[in-house]
Amino acid sequence: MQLFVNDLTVMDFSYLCPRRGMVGESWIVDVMLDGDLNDESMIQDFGKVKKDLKRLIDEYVDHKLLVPADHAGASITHLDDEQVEVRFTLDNDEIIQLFCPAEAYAFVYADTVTMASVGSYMREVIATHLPENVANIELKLRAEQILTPFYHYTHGLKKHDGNCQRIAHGHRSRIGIFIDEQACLESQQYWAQRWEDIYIITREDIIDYEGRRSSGALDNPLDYYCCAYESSQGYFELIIPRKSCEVVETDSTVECLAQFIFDEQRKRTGSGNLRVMAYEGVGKGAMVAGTV
Ligand SMILES: Nc1nc2c(c(=O)[nH]1)N=C([C@H](O)[C@H](O)COP(=O)(O)OP(=O)(O)OP(=O)(O)O)CN2
Repeated sequence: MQLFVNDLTVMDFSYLCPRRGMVGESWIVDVMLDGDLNDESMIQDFGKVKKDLKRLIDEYVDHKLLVPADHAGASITHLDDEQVEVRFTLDNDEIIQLFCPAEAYAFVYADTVTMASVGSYMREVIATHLPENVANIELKLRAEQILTPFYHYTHGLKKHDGNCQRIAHGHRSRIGIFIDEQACLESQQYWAQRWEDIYIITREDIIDYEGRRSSGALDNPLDYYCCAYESSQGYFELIIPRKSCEVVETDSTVECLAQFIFDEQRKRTGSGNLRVMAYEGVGKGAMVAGTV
């Protein structure tokens, strides 16, 4: 007998890709449990399935940076103080380097991060936590179906008291831009292209390359941003190619990003009523509207 729960949760995370760099993602999780009936004539109470599996997914994947640990370009160093340094060489020889608390990463032992490799990583983790009557679990990961333009961004919210403070977590998000209440496809495409696989940096988090705590050196440091902050989970540092970044003057909450897009977009829009709907992952976001 099998029990299924669709839309169990959305995992918002980022991963390292040799071709695309750092990619923000939002994957919806569906699960299927294989098992015998328990004393309550259930494979497992839906309430418990949802709560327990969401907790495990939050603990092992959500708001983390997924690193394809078997990739030849990945170098991972666990330091004594629980900090982990990751240096990732892209196909074009650019580097992405991080120095963060261990809990900010998930190491997927595969050459690339895909729905299949993440699915088996999660299956292995979750299998050890299943009740005795459940023999197997299958996880289906899928992206939201979006028929209009969208982007992938990665960021960190140093002031957040939860896991959003991690410097490299992200989202796959649709962008809605309406001029006089008509969807403006050209503008939506402009933002989808501008923020395709982007890292969003808050300017005050940029530090001098010389002040970094991570150890690896770069041949051409001027082509990179180094950003860092200390928050309640510890010290986070990221070095990333400048051309993969958008620098903003504010925090990168979705409210601030909606305002940023509105302010930039008003320079591109002739007169009229402008409305920006910026999403953060699936089904949530912030809206800013006004006359330009
Ligand atoms: N008002 C806002 N609240 C939050 C923002 C924000 O920009 N504005 N941002 C975040 C984080 O960036 C986070 O990544 C959002 O992810 P989400 O999955 O929604 O957060 P939770 O883990 O708390 O929720 P789930 O139930 O696990 O989906 C947080 N809040």
